[in-house]
Amino acid sequence: MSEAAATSPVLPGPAVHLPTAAGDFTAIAWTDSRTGVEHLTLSAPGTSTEQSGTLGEGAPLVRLHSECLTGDVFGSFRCDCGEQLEQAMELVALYGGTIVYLRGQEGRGIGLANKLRAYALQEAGADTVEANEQLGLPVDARDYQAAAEILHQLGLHRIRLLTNNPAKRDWMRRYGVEVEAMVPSEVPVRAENERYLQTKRDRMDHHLTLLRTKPVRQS
Ligand SMILES: Nc1nc2c(ncn2[C@@H]2O[C@H](COP(=O)(O)OP(=O)(O)OP(=O)(O)O)[C@@H](O)[C@H]2O)c(=O)[nH]1
Ligand SMILES: [Zn+2]
Repeated sequence: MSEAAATSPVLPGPAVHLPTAAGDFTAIAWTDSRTGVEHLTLSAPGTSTEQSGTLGEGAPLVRLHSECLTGDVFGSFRCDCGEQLEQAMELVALYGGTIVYLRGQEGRGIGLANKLRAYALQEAGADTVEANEQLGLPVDARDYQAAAEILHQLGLHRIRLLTNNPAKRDWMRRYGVEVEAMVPSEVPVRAENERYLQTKRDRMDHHLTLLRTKPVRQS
């Protein structure tokens, strides 16, 4: 057992095989003994044989995916989460890396019921930031300590982070995970999530180009 594992409050279960539509992964559930929250990692070695000049080059790809029941499970187009997760699974299956699925981060940490309360306020005209403020809740209540502890236990001390959100990079650095690069996690904008994505770009500093078609990746 590594030093990080011996002292970490986030405890791993057994590694199991998880075959999916995107490819084959190794899955581990991690229990945060401080909160009882159970996170999940999906890791893959990558199947790509490309040598250089592609996403196959550099530190392992990592996606820190915040739970979004409506987007991830039910395919809601109000946000980009479901399609981002799908894209991350495909990239990790191809180029190798790990997805950390962060439970307890639903609605940027305010929970499912509050996220739907925020949606109701958005239907009355608020944007995603104003809606949380009107509810008296933080705009972003997420913390990434458990995520960083999981990465350290997996030996992922230096990573390429699949995200558009520079705050995630900053959190990783704060918790001692070196971020070699931010790799865009952008999916095409839809009429249903255009305002949401614009607000993330304009008010939350997300790196988004609001592209309308799939990005062309070197392969
Ligand atoms: N409070 C709130 N949360 C939302 C809303 N739409 C999506 N979410 C949640 O936001 C979280 C994802 O955060 P985002 O801001 O979309 O993106 P991010 O994770 O910070 O950045 P990326 O790594 O680029 O995806 C998920 O937990 C969603 O459930 C909303 O309108 N209000
Ligand atoms: Zn979502």
